[in-house]
Amino acid sequence: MTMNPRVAMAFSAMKEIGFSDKKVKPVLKNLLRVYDKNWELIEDENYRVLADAILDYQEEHKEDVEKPKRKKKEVVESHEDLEPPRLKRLRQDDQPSPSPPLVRRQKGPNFDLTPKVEGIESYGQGISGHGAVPLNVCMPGRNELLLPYEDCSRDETEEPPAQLQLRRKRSEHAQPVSPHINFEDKGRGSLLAPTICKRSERETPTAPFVVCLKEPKTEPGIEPLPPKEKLASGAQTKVLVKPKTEPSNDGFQPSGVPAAAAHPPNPDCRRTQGHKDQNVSSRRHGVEALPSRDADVENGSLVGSGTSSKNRGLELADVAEATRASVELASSNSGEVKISLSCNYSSGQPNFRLPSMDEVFKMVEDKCLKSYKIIDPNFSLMNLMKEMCQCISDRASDSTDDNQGTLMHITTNLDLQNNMRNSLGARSDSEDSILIPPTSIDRSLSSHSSAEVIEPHTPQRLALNGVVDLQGTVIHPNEEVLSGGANGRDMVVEQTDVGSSSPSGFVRVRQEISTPDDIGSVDDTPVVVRPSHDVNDISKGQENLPIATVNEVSSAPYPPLFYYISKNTIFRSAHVNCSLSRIGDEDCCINCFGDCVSSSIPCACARVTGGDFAYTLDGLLKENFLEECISVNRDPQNHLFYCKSCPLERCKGGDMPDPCKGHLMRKFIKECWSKCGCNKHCGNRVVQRGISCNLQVFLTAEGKGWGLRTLTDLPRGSFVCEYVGEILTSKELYERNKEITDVDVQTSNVLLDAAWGSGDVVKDKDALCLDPTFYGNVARFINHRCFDANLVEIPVEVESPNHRYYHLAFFTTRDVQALEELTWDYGIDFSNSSDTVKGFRCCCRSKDCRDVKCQYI
Ligand SMILES: C[S@@+](CC[C@H](N)C(=O)[O-])C[C@H]1O[C@@H](n2cnc3c(N)ncnc32)[C@H](O)[C@@H]1O
Repeated sequence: MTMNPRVAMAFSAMKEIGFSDKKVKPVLKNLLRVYDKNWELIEDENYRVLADAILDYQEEHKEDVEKPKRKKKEVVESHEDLEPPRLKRLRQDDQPSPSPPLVRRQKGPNFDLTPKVEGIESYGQGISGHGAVPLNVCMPGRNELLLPYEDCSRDETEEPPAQLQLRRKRSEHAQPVSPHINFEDKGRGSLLAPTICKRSERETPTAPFVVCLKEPKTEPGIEPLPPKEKLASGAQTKVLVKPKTEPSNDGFQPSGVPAAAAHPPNPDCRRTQGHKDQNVSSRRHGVEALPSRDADVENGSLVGSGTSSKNRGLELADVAEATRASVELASSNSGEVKISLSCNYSSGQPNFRLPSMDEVFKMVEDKCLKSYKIIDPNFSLMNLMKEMCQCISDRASDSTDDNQGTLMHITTNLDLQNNMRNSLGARSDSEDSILIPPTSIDRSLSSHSSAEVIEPHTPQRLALNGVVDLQGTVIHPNEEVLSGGANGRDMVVEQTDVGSSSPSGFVRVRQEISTPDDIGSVDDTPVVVRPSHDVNDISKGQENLPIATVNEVSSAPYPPLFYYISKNTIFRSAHVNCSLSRIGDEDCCINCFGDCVSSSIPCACARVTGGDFAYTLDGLLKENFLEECISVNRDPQNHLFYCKSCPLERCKGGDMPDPCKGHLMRKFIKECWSKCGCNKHCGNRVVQRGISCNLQVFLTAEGKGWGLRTLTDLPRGSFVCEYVGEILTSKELYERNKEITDVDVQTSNVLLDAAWGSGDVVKDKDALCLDPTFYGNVARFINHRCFDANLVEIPVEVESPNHRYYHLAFFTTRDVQALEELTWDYGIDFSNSSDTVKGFRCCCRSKDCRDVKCQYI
């Protein structure tokens, strides 16, 4: 009997990540039963559910075997370590933990994939019963291999690398980013990205709110206490909080390295964090530690209370009697730091409902992005907390630091974010400064970065164009100031925290600094990191070919700074669904082989282009197809459609949105993709292969600023490049543009609306825009030309079959000679002042220049 192809595919997908058919079979069977043979659920996100279930299954069975052993061990430990059982598992160093992260998803109604970690429920109940919601973040200590959080909680040796990767990806999925991004980051970002264990949407809202990724861990054979001299020099006096009963001026813990912990007042909410060999003192920043209310210290419970706690592993102080929320900061002598937020909101809110972790994170992150104008779209609260942990860890172990105010520095960091208000052109308290969290730039810029830097998480780190390379080395150290763009805007990136007195961790970008002297006035001890462009390749290796920058016109050395990305990236909420399972057989050519274009019968993918391929065998656009695309652009009035309820108008707010102003009905190209049977060199895969012609960024002589040109002759219908940027919802873009109106941003946003006419009302999350302002590729240099531009933009569908998300690709409208500038028609209505992209005077010199024409009207 032949195997059901779906089963075979599931087996093969699992095999790729290291699961044998034998392991897969029972789990798959069970899943099919539970999901009522709904394959889509199982296949979704590359069989994530299945992989999860197998891991759970393995874990469950392993636990069965190990239960007696562990039980015994727990009895032994119970007198030494009153940590909730939930955490114990992580700390059984002699017992390899096969467990996936503590935070897991519930997959289905009957198929129990909830964490199989003993005690988690009771722990959660205990906490929520008192209205306290802890959120823990921890950092490995120095010299430890820093892995994404999920990996912190498990034994590396347990799973093959493929599974390790899978786990990392799974945690990334938990973030509101699309799978697309994960694809793009493959091999780079995904492995580097610090991973956040977030709860999935499916998690019950009342589940314990725990993101304990790795708690401070005492290795067996941990080093004895550091010598007193060592502690006295810096670390000792850097103790964040002294134990309540210690003399206030002794400056160090009886047996510990600097550490901090503060704790919510409710004794029932306290958890033991103790480890035999760890000593932690505690205090809540800005709040004096209160006298201990607990006498139960002898048994090793967590609350530091005088001498009785001296010999215990961890001491925590009671703080903030009246507060409803508090922050725990705890560090161990192995350099690990943990932050724990506990919110006590039982009082006053009888109907309190525990929000999901995702909700809270998103809310805070949104708030930060909005209020503080943090430009990093991947900004994450978790990473910020990791930064805090890192600060503590670094401060604690750097004996040359001033011991005062370690926490103050942390707080200052947070305060600094307030200064991010008005970034990107708005004003901050320090002239035109912008403060960017170091994660946006590069950890190597940050003073507290050390060997075990937190892994960067944003794609821009792969190439922060013109700032520093990944090692923090400046490529062109002689360049003092970077000036750029048609508006001559200058930017300098400087490190504000090199000395111990500076608040660490932020990189200041100053705008419109004209002389290096100005730089010194920003702070007392800035170290200026001279930004620079890699003139030989603005893409810094991200494109197939290097793209050089030349200036033969003036002394303005380089284009404005931006993060070079070669593929689109999702800003935040844009709904881009690229999962394989959503591509039906009718949307791909599953039975094709080799090169579709050279086949006599057009494949299923050609359906979108009217039953014929858009490309010739030479990889050029076919004449008639190209002609149609050009005519749509040149005669827009005849190709407009109007949507019923336009998301563009809706996003402006108000009860009565304006009627739709019309969208252009463009012709689409559909390229073959992963689910197609053809090979990678298939002629119907042009745009996805990336740039294949030699391009150069140059300063135009006509006052248009920087432009793009070709270095070789290009025949008509050649693919030049994709328009790459951040994908935002139109609402997000609207908000963004509203906030940065006073910045002379020079890029053109694009509305991906070509398919809006085909459906009903376009949902907000589906109304996608592309903004290359901060993250973009070389296409952001393509200047506008009215009417007869030599490029035309064409929507190209690759991985998403629903026309909502597509790539915008530039093709030549005619033969273009080497060194000719490449231009496209932005479609600006120069007669409508609000439509001009930031209001530039057109210098396109076309005989049909619309701007010139309307000046004569
Ligand atoms: C997408 S950017 C193109 C790159 C830009 N020239 C630069 O230096 O970064 C669009 C901006 O370029 C300038 N620009 C583009 N086309 C132009 C034109 N035909 N005439 C004048 N300025 C133009 C305008 O400042 C516009 O806001």
